[in-house]
Amino acid sequence: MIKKLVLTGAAGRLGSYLREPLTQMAEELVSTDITDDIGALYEGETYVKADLSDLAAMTEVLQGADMVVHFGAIGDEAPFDDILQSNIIGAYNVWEAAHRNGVRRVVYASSVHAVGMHRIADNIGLDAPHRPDSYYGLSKCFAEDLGRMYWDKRGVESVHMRIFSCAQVVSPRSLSTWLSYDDLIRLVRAAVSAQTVGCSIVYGISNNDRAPVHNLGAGHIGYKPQDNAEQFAEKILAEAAPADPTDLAQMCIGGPFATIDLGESGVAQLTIIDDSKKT
Ligand SMILES: Cc1cn([C@H]2C[C@H](O)[C@@H](COP(=O)(O)OP(=O)(O)O[C@H]3O[C@H](CO)[C@@H](O)[C@H](O)[C@H]3O)O2)c(=O)[nH]c1=O
Repeated sequence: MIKKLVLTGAAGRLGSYLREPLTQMAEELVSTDITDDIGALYEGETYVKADLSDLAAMTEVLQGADMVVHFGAIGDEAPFDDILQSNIIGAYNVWEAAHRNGVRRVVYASSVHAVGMHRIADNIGLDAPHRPDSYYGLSKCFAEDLGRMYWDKRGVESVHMRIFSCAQVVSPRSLSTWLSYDDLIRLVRAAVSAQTVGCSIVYGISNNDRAPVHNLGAGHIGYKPQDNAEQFAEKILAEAAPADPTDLAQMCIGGPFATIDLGESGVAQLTIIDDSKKT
């Protein structure tokens, strides 16, 4: 059994589902988030409030840990400055803190939005290049590359779980992109317990008939999804508007993120400091 696991983003929508299963996998689970309190703790769990953008704080939280399951982040599109602090600098701090403490593996909540501009019809696998659909997706590309570099140069293992739609099935898109909560738990369990992972990518998606990607090449992770959104197809499709094959949001695996206007999401907020202009 693993001695100490750390879970970031433990108060979040997805992190909350993982707390109890992770206590079953380790002698000690340290849950962290930016919130003051996460309510009643499970047996074997402690809670530490810590800010991902604070490297010293993250280094302290990861002391003595075997692995970190990193779900703390802004989980949606946001202005670039916000994404930079939480998702980009935050990811750097987690990997750097892992390295400083000799942590063996980072299990990372990446996202479909790292490859969201790929077309559904291309049915991409794990070797497809990054093709982000938003600043949020771009931050996931950064963290995946960070993980690769820390594996190549520092021997920190990582599993990058590109999570699709981990929520109720409510639209034709989610018939293809659904990740059930139970399959999320199966995926994280597999990523933690796989023997040796190097730096691996795996799509976080249920066993959907209409899945737009495939996980060939991730067999070593041992993720075996059990749920299939097809059970909801009849009802969802009966109520759905006709498909529009010219709509990028329907053609791309990132769905509505494919049509996000970067200007609207805050590109102008990045301040570039030009040293040559300093007096
Ligand atoms: C910005 C920031 C956030 N957090 C915490 C606050 C939240 O409890 C938690 C994120 O949870 P939520 O906002 O509910 O997001 P959620 O839907 O669970 O998203 C998760 O799953 C997503 C994949 O679907 C991942 O892309 C996100 O990185 C991951 O956070 O992270 C921190 O601990 N530190 C931070 O700096």
